[in-house]
Amino acid sequence: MRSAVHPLASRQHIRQEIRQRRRALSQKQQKHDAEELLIRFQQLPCVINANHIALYLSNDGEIDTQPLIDWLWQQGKSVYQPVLHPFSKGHLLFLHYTPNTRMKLNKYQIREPILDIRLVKPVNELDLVCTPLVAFDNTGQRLGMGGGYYDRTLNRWHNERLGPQPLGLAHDCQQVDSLPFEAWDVPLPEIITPSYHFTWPV
Ligand SMILES: Nc1nc2c(c(=O)[nH]1)N(C=O)[C@@H](CNc1ccc(C(=O)N[C@@H](CCC(=O)O)C(=O)O)cc1)CN2
Ligand SMILES: Nc1ncnc2c1ncn2[C@@H]1O[C@H](COP(=O)(O)OP(=O)(O)OP(=O)(O)O)[C@@H](O)[C@H]1O
Repeated sequence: MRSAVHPLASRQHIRQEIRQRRRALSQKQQKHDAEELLIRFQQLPCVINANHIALYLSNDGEIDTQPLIDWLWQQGKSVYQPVLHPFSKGHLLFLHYTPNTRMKLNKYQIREPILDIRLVKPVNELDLVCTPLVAFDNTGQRLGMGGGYYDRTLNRWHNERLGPQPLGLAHDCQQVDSLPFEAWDVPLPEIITPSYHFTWPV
């Protein structure tokens, strides 16, 4: 379902509306969406060809990424989790993540690995960055939670095509017709939802 968000609605308004829509999905719908997403994910060349993959833990009604993580582990691939940088505001670190990783809640109450610099993977050594989003439009523009974390992470890929490619993950109900965007926003080349694989030329 495409959204009926007003074309001139502010970023904050769209964020609130789509977050609310995402949180309102039933457990049954969430489970169905996660199963469909996994099937699509398993077939993507950008996933099959990657060995070092960043993936976040779902929060706030986001589509469940745990089945993707479990499958990547089964495939022998390495998974990395975003961790809020301890002093560089608005930046993320990516830490190697295994079933034994010790976790804590960050300031947004999202689970993240306890910081251990031995586990940090430089972003340019990742092959793929699975990217959370609140809303996306039919050109691949993305609106996130509002911290600019992924815009900063993907900045070099966007400007110089250096570093890992992003892959957006979302429920179908997070699609809107068009999003207002700012200079720093990084549009995504590829997004998967339970029922569609979107690609845009880069
Ligand atoms: N699952 C997941 N992990 C993620 C992200 C994400 O979008 N999803 N992020 C993607 O960037 C980063 C966290 N970004 C976030 C930015 C703002 C808020 C948030 O809830 N803000 C509050 C108010 C701010 C506050 O409490 O200080 C709000 O909007 O109500 C949460 C996460 C890193 N980890
Ligand atoms: N590459 C960048 N360099 C400096 N500041 C940036 C950059 N990207 C974003 N910002 C800043 O981050 C703030 C939040 O940006 P925005 O609202 O677009 O976040 P978002 O895309 O919704 O969140 P996220 O990327 O964390 O999911 C903005 O005030 C913006 O100035």
